[in-house]
Amino acid sequence: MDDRSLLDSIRHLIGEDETADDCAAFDLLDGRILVSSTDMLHETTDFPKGMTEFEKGWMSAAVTLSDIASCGAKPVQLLVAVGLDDPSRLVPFMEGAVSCAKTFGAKVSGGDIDSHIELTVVTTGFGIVEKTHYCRRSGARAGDLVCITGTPGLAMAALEGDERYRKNLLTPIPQVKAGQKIAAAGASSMMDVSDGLSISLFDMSEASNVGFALESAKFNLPDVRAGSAREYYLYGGGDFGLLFCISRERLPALDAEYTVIGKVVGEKGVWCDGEPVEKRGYAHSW
Ligand SMILES: Nc1ncnc2c1ncn2[C@@H]1O[C@H](COP(=O)(O)OP(=O)(O)OP(=O)(O)O)[C@@H](O)[C@H]1O
Ligand SMILES: Cc1ncc(C[n+]2csc(CCOP(=O)(O)O)c2C)c(N)n1
Ligand SMILES: [Mg+2]
Ligand SMILES: [Mg+2]
Ligand SMILES: [Mg+2]
Repeated sequence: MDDRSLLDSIRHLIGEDETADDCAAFDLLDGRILVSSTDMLHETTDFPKGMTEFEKGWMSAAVTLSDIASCGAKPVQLLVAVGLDDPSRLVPFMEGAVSCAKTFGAKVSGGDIDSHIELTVVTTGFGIVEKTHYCRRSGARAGDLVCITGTPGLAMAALEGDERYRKNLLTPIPQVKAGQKIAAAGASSMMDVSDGLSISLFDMSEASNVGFALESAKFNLPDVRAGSAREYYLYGGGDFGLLFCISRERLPALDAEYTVIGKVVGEKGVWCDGEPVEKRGYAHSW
């Protein structure tokens, strides 16, 4: 059992629509949408060994800012709740969280403190987006191009010991500016690839009721250990790039760095060079 199948057991309580996106949405009825997202990270499952407290704080803010960015929204506010095994960890941890929030235009405005057996963090964030620019995982249409920002797989390479990409793993950069530009250019759908490219494509396929035909010749494969590039690219998590679909006509208006990796097709599923892609990625399991 993993977190995705467990989520399936509560979708009827929360709503199919609500649980099919990176953020929840609240219509402010003035032409804007308030988006919100929350993420929980734990010492043992989410923070690789050797991270500084500052890096843990940065990562905790970054994962939530990334979900806000994936809706095309401007992040405004973060709340950071911290369960601590050792109270002396709080100041450097919060310095990292505040630094990340500030870098991307948000303010840490509250949180909570508790004692706990392992460092446990819940970061909740809010962002604002014009209704006309608001992007969701649904909305991709057959014929659209499939694109990504950044180079998927670098965080996983670092997790496997490649020191060159340590920063990609430990201090991820949420694609806040790119998200707003992609949304303003009229992308049909968008999400972040926190859990890996393949599993994110499957999530988007479900939400949009379409499929994806990728072309490996178009992949901007990472420079990693021989034989691992494709594995990391498709299945590695923790990169926080944006996956988006956009019509061919709208793409020239997009002033951002991206790679076109394939196109949207009518049948649900994910294929690469005509072969089915495995549905797997970073997951929590029991
Ligand atoms: N316990 C829960 N109760 C209600 N909704 C939930 C719960 N867990 C997840 N969801 C919702 O399900 C959707 C998918 O969650 P998921 O955590 O996979 O997305 P994410 O935050 O984009 O990914 P990541 O955890 O990698 O940051 C989101 O809309 C989320 O709010
Ligand atoms: C052991 C380990 N493996 C991978 C990563 C990279 N990483 C950081 S957050 C995240 C996904 C979102 O988390 P969640 O799905 O729990 O919200 C991933 C894949 C890491 N930091 N540590
Ligand atoms: Mg997400
Ligand atoms: Mg999240
Ligand atoms: Mg999750």
